[in-house]
Amino acid sequence: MILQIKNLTKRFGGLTAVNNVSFDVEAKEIVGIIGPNGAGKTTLFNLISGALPVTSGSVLFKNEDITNQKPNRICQKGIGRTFQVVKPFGNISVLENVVIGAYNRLPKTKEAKQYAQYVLEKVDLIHRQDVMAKSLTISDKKRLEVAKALATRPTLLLLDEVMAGLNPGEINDIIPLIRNLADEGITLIVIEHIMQVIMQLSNKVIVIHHGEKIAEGSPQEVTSNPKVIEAYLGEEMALA
Ligand SMILES: Nc1ncnc2c1ncn2[C@@H]1O[C@H](COP(=O)(O)OP(=O)(O)OP(=O)(O)O)[C@@H](O)[C@H]1O
Repeated sequence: MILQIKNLTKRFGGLTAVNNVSFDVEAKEIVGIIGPNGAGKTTLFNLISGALPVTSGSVLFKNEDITNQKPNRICQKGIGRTFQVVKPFGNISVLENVVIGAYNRLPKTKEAKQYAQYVLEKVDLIHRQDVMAKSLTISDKKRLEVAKALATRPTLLLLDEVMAGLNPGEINDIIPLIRNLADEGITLIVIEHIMQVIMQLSNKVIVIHHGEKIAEGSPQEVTSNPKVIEAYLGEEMALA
């Protein structure tokens, strides 16, 4: 077990954004997290990565309690994350953006740069290494976001909607990239709205609704669960 989430709760004043959520993640699995807008998915990532303090409950990473540790400590222990709204440093190059992530473990510039280039090759962005990050397409900005997180050398990577805003062709290009990461031994937790992506990638899916976990199981199990259809899939279909 690489990650254990135990009775995690986060309140913002009167709003309970994450409500008593528990689940386990096995090493090397790809766990999908789905749920309607505002369900609490990103807040869950913020609690795991230390970006927000928890109200109650705990987060265990490799059997160590990391609840409420500082984000940089948690990152150094091996949890990387991307952000839903991509925020590269626009006025520096793609490579420099990734080097910043690599400094997390490699304080020497030469080594950090080498590692950043290795990561850029992996996400198929090496040919853009010298351009300003702000001039990348949306799709390449998403790849950069993944590269920045990968440069910190995570064993567990939290991906927050890396496919949002991409067209079907771009999505098909990025899916193998994510699968490769898993094949290399990185455990992944993926928040995604696009069901086709979740169905293709995940071993296990967790469904969050109003801050609570309402279902957990294989993609087939959750998509045929009446509670999930009512809370989420029905709504998605209604929107389609
Ligand atoms: N820092 C904050 N302060 C106050 N309320 C917050 C904060 N962050 C999130 N919330 C609220 O917590 C709830 C859960 O938000 P969260 O962003 O986790 O949902 P989500 O499932 O990631 O949604 P989406 O799919 O739209 O990204 C929402 O009602 C949101 O407004």
